[in-house]
Amino acid sequence: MRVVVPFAAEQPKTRLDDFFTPAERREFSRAMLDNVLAAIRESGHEPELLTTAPIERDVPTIVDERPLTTAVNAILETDSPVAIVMADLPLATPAALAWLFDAPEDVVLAPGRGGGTNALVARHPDFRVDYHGTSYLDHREGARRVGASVGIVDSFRLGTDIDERADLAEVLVHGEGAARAWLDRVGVRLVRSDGRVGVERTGNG
Ligand SMILES: Nc1nc2c(ncn2[C@@H]2O[C@H](COP(=O)(O)OP(=O)(O)OP(=O)(O)O)[C@@H](O)[C@H]2O)c(=O)[nH]1
Ligand SMILES: C[C@H](OP(=O)(O)O)C(=O)O
Repeated sequence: MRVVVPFAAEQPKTRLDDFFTPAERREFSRAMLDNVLAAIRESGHEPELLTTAPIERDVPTIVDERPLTTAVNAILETDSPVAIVMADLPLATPAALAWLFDAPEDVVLAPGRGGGTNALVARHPDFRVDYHGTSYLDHREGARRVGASVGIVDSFRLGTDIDERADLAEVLVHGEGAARAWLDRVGVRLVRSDGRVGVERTGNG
């Protein structure tokens, strides 16, 4: 099965712009991408990159400047099964991905917090994506509309996409590998308070 990883190469992670500089956002998004590529490889699949601009990674790469939905739908124009796994899932493990890849339904969705779709498998030739907003609900409905059976992968590790400052705490609590190491290197630390754990930057970053 093809496993395709969409990647915004140039202006990634704009919702983290109050915490990281543009150069840092590029570095951090690449570190998360490296976590995801490693987890896919360890799950026994060879990832492919679907990127808005060329980047130096040792994987088969498609460069497509079109918006996310258009670029992914071009990939889905096939009778063969395709998985789409987002690049901002640094907690993804081979086991969580195997759960997604091995589910038997025509369309398998791994929802993200906030209504998004963090990963999916499409085995039905007519299924198409429509990202942003509550794409999880839209994809569930879209799958049913084309007569596809739908499976849901209810996974904390695949459900945790890193979009906002508060999400960084999840990487520090649960993460290993490139993204965790990058946060440590720039001095991002957990702050414990009476409420939810948060993050702050120390001076050594
Ligand atoms: N190929 C491609 N990938 C994209 C595009 N936009 C986002 N992505 C990727 O899709 C996944 C989900 O991205 P989002 O969280 O919606 O967007 P983001 O650019 O990472 O972050 P924000 O700027 O904060 O929205 C990540 O893997 C992104 O790298 C795009 O236009 N083309
Ligand atoms: C791509 C988009 O990501 P989000 O904006 O939810 O992070 C979605 O999952 O529809």
